[in-house]
Amino acid sequence: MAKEHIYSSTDLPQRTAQVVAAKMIQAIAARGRCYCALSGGSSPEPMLQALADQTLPWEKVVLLMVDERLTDDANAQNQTMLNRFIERIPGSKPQLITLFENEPPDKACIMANHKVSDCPTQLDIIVLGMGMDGHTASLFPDANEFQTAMGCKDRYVTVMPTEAPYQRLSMSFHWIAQASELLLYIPGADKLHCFHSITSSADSISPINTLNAQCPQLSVYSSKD
Ligand SMILES: O=C1O[C@H](COP(=O)(O)O)[C@@H](O)[C@H](O)[C@H]1O
Repeated sequence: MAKEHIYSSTDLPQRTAQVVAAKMIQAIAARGRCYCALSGGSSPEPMLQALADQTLPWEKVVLLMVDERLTDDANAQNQTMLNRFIERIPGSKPQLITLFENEPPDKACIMANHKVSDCPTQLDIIVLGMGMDGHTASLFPDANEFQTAMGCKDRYVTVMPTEAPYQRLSMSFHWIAQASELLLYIPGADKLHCFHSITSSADSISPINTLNAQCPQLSVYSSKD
């Protein structure tokens, strides 16, 4: 069962950024490098602004993407927000392994798996988000590829949600579940309530329930206001 860290909405981004930075410093001290995967969507932006202000040897950080939307619309791509975050970091920059390619999804997925083939199986930190439909990463229970995405050993998989827009590339559940630290960053009472209602319904196929049940390293960062 995930440990919950609940702050005021004003404090949450800064508190979470401090935790992520501390874990990055720990990983760099232990292995000389930190591999951290970040989610997209709109929720992480304030936390990433606070993270950009943290003093650390950013050149030793490799950033991966939890997922990407395969669309030409740069405003909808998750890499746009992550590039904005990197631009805000003063001085040396982390490396970002992007996923978007102007290629059909299957080919983009092969390329994505190739790009991360040198990354460790156990990433140091993954910051996950959650949609109000209960998806995390781009693991959408309504997608045809859902069972494959939850069960296969590939690092990235293709997913086409039926309700949400855009063809996606997503980290597979298998790769996510092996990370040393998993932070579920879900600001606001609505998302916290959604998390609680999913995790209290034992028969839900939501990936949030699978994470909560199978990943003792999962912690939730949220706010009630
Ligand atoms: O589509 C996505 O949704 C989730 C949640 O996004 P948010 O806008 O509600 O924060 C996100 O975690 C995921 O990376 C993204 O592709």
